[in-house]
Amino acid sequence: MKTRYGVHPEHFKTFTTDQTRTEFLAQNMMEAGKIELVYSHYDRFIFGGVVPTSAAIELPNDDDLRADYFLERRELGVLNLGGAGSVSVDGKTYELDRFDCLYVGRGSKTVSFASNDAGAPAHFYLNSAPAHKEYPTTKATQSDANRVELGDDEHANKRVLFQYIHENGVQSCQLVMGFTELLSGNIWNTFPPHTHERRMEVYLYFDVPQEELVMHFMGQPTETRHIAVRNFEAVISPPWSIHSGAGTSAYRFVWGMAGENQAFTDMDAAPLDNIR
Ligand SMILES: O=C(O)C(=O)C[C@H](O)C(=O)CO
Ligand SMILES: [Zn+2]
Repeated sequence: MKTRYGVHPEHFKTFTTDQTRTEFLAQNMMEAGKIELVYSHYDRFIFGGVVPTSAAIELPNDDDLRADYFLERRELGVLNLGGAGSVSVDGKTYELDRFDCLYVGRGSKTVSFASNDAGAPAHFYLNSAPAHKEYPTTKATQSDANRVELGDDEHANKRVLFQYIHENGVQSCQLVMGFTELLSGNIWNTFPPHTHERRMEVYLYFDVPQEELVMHFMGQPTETRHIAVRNFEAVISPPWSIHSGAGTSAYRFVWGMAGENQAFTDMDAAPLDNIR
C-alpha cells in the first residue's frame, strides 16, 4: 500500500507540476491480476483498484493498518467499472455487474474479488474509511442509485450523478460514494467548483478514451493548479481544494468522500469571479 501525506495549502502554492502529481495523482490504479491500494492521510481514506483475471484476489491486511484484518476498524465501498464479477465477504458471494456497488460493513474478515471471464475482467474500484460501527453489507445496482441531473449544453457540463452510498441511500459510517457521467459533447465536471472543508474527496477518472485526457483543477479557489489526468487515474482532493475537470471529450469519474459529515450538499461554492 502506498502512503500519501497531507499538504498545507500555503505549501501547495510553491508546488511544481511534478510535486503536484507526486502528492495528489495516483496512476496505474487498474492493473490486470493485481490489487493497488493508496492510503491518504486526509481522513485516512484508502482507495484502490482490483482487476482479478484467472484467480481471485483477496483484500490484504496491510501491516500499516496494525489491524487483525483490513476491515477490523474500517468500512469499504466497491464499484465495478468493468466486466461481470463477484465479491465474496466472509463466504457469502455477491455478483457485481458493471456499475453495481457493494458496501461492506466493518468487521467483515475476508473479502475476495473474482472475474467471471478473465478475458473481460471486472475492474473493482475501492474506497475505504475508518468506521465506528457495523452497517450491513449491502449491494446496490445502478437503478437503486439516486440519480441527479446537472448542467446544460450551453455550459458543456451536462452530466448525471449516480449516488449509491449516501445519507439517503446505502448506509455507512462516513463513506459517501457514487459516479458521474458526462453526456456526449460535454466536458466540464463540477464547475462552478466548490470546496468542503468538512470532507476530503477522491476522483477516479474512467472511460477517458485513449487519446484523450482531463485537465483536473485543484487548489484554493484563488490559487488553482492543474493536473493532466488519463484513464483510471485518481486525484486526491484535500478539504481546502476545489476538484473540477475539463476533458478533451466526455468521460466518467467515481467520487468518494469521508470526513466530518455525509451531507452531499454541504459545499462552499467558489463563484466564478473568485477563481484565479
Ligand atoms: O459532477 C459533479 O458536479 C460531481 O460529481 C460533484 C462531486 O460529486 C462532488 O464533488 C461531491 O462533493
Ligand atoms: Zn466535492
